[in-house]
Amino acid sequence: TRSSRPQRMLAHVKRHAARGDPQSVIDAIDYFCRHKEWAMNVGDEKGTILDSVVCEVSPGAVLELGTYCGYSTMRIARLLAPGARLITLEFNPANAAVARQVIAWAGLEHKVQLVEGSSGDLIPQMREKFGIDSFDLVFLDHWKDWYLPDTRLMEELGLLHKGSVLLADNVICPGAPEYLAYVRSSPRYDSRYFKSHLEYTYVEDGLEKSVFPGASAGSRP
Ligand SMILES: O=c1[nH]cnc2c(O)cc(-c3ccc(F)cc3)c(Cl)c12
Ligand SMILES: [Mg+2]
Repeated sequence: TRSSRPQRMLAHVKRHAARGDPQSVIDAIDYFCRHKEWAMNVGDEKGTILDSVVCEVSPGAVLELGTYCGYSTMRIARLLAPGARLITLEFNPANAAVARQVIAWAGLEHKVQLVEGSSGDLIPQMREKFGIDSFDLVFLDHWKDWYLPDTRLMEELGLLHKGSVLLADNVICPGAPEYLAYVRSSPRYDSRYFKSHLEYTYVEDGLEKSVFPGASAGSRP
């Protein structure tokens, strides 16, 4: 049967990127998506904003919701300090299979744990299965309708601490209106919009960065 777009992207990476060189893998994917076949990686423009937030937070524990082909996984992992950990959740097994090979090609597999399954099922298992107490940074990039329920779940499970940062992709395109309304109105978050463009296009999109000031915020003094 005909190869999939992620498989063609992986073949392009293996032909054009150097093993063990994450930047060359990132550049190869951006080239493929800009000049051959569009794909829904966060891309270079929003990716630069992602990089700056990762560097600012310098997280010890990161959760990525939505791996796809591993592009943003690599952007985050390449900036992590030794010993810092990134757990990335992907519910599509075919995409997960491609992402594992992309991450391995970049030589970043020792910093990344890719888990297949749905975020709603896996988030409650973070403590028992992965020994994670809380996340310093969460990158939401899976499906717009799951941003809010997954955020509520992380709050209820105590997986966010004072200062934890949520960074959400696609808050304009395709759009996550309920999530935006929540993080922008809740006294529990300090939220800011980073205007950008949908990956590899001139369509507006952006990232929403929301800092969790602590569970006590928003409750009566
Ligand atoms: O589903 C998505 N998950 C995570 N990121 C995504 C993204 O960055 C872009 C898009 C998208 C936007 C416009 C379009 F015409 C087709 C696709 C989607 Cl649909 C997702
Ligand atoms: Mg996205």
